[in-house]
Amino acid sequence: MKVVTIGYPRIGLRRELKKSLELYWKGSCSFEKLLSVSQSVFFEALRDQANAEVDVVGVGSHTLYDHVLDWTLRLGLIPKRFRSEEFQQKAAVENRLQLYFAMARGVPGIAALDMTKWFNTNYHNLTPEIDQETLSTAVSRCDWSDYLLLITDAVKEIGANRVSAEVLGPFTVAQRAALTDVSIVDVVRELIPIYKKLLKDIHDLNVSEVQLHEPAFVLETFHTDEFRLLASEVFAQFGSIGVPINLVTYFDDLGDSYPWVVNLPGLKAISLDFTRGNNLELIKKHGFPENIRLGAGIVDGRSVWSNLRHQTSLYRSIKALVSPKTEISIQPSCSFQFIPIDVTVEKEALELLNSFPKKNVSLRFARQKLKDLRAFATEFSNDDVAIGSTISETSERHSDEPDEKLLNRSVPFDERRPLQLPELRNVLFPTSTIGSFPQTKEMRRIRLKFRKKQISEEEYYRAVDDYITYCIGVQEGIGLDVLVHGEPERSDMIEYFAEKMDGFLFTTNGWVQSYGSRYVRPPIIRGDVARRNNKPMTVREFVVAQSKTSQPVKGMLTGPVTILNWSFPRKDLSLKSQAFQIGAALRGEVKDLDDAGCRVIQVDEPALREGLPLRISRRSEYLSWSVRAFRLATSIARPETHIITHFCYSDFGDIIDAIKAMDVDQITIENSRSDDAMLKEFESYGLVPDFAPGVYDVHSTVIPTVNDFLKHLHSMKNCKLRNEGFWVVPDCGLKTRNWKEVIRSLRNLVNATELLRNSLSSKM
Ligand code: MET
Ligand SMILES: [Zn+2]
Repeated sequence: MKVVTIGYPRIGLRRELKKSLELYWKGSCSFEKLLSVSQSVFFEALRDQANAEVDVVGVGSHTLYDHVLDWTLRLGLIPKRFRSEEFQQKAAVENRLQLYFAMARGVPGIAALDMTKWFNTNYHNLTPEIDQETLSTAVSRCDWSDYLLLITDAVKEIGANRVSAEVLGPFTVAQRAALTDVSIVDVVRELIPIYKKLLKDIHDLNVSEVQLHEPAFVLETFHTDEFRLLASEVFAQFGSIGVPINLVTYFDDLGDSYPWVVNLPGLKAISLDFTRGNNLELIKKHGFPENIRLGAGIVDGRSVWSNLRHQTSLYRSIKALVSPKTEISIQPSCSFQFIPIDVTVEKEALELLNSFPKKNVSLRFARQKLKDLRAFATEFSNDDVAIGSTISETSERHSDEPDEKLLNRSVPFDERRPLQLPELRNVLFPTSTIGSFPQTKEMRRIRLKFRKKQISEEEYYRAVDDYITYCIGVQEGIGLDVLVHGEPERSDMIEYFAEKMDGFLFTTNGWVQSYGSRYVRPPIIRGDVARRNNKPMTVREFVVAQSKTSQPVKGMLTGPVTILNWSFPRKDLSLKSQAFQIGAALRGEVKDLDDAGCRVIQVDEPALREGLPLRISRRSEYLSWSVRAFRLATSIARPETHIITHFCYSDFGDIIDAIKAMDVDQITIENSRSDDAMLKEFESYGLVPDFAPGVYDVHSTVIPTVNDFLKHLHSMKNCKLRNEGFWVVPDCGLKTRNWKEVIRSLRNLVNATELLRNSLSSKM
């Protein structure tokens, strides 16, 4: 049986690409050097797969920044501002790579393309921008010579019959794009001739097949008759070119469109994800065509865990459902770009893992998963039953649904709000910040030294406490109302908590690409989560901060859903149960903070929205347990304690009911970039709790003036929501800014607020 891959990490085992990219942008690495590093990363990935005896290797998603941007440029979809005179002058673009990086990162005065999350993963792609003019002239600008070179290199290295050319399909390009004056259908139609030329060029290279990646096909938007007709037309035309086409879908099942997608004309294979959604059920219900290959995505490309028994039984079920004549290939569920490359370098994690009772699951990164694929294919070819038959059942421990009683504050909002923060009762538009203050080099150095045991605990705490004291002093000096301790002890809002809880593993080199040259190293949940020895995680720092001031200081926690979504979850326990376990751990922390006299506790949930299932029909379940996990964490607070949640985005349309159901006392959101449109929106939602729409874009180096702030403040004043419920805060934490920027901006923020307060009181 054949093993086929559909994408591999493209950052290099030692983060080579990040390092050279950043040097190149700084001007300290030549164009040639960058390309040579990129080449070696490409070949390393290719060899990893070839050496693991992958029969047909997916080639083509290797990228210098983002594969969606690669295709945007190759298809000639260059937005007007990157073709303007002004751009030419400013950027002095001499080659395509410069244009490419300009689209990715912008140049002074010309904004980069927007970034969006790649479906429901933690990877971010650049958003193509398509309008009529860009679309109709794309054909004159398309150029995929770089791509053909990649494929040619791969052909030389492993032979044409082992190369499957990965191409991002037109439906997904259109779905990812920001469209003006054109529809998805217009875009696909206009791109047909361009894709046909591309397929023809690939055909000339004699590769084994083309993988048309169309993850968009799992979205409900495409499950319509209109798209059925369009797709039939498109694939009939593509099929006629002659290169075998493998239609690759992932991240969910095909839903209502399954019966027509698997019967599209012109296909040689269809790849389905069997680790998310329920394609198995769809095969059971509708069958699978005999004459095309089924690419069975049974090895989860987004998980660092492998469960042999589960994968085996999955394969057996598939095999039992399709005709004996149907060819099956063993595949990952999606690209391996979402997992790190090699677990064998993670000595510490593996040691820790081995010290726990063995389960049926093991830690596997991309290289290990390649081996799994091969092992499966070999075993399954010989005999359908061998693998897994000796492996025992997993001992799943399901965390119980929390008792409903644990999910409710003791007193409803209307009754508890008047009990909170009595010192601010007469303060209109109180001011505060979101948590972190500048992460100085010095503080980073101290954390690192402490980690390496080069300084004592006392020395470390002294440095942290000095920093906290400084932060409090600055905030008092500026005149903010509710203060924060500044988070100097945290290098990362997830890792900090994960390290203080049982149940997590950490890697030293487990990087995955978040976007461009930004990589993250998510913790791995390996067992039941609880606070280690039930010890407080944040109380010490709160107490220090509160001891320096008579003003209220916020307790600062990362929420359960965010900790879960920014980690690699377990596979042997539902996400819901893992969220409840983390929620229960945080509940202990909220209680301890509350007992330590903390009157304002902020529980950040910036990742709540991104965990939203792709399919609308699955969202309410996710939101329901997310809200319950959050309430489990927070509802233990006394009525006098002001509970805040923070989201650094401003897109609440489809989750507003869940947000309301979190039953918090205050919501802080990102707003400064959205022209106060949010206020209107929240007005229409009839928001009940206090509301803090961020007025300072913390990602910008621009220091807003008093007048800039006043504009936001006036919109708030004129908003129909309770005026006494408004707070004035930045969009997010200030850790990426420097002290000079922070002090100036916050001073202007406070001065503007005071001007508004004065104008209000003089009218009274
Ligand atoms: C991405 S949300 C970050 C919130 C956190 N409290 C901070 O201020 O950095
Ligand atoms: Zn934030």
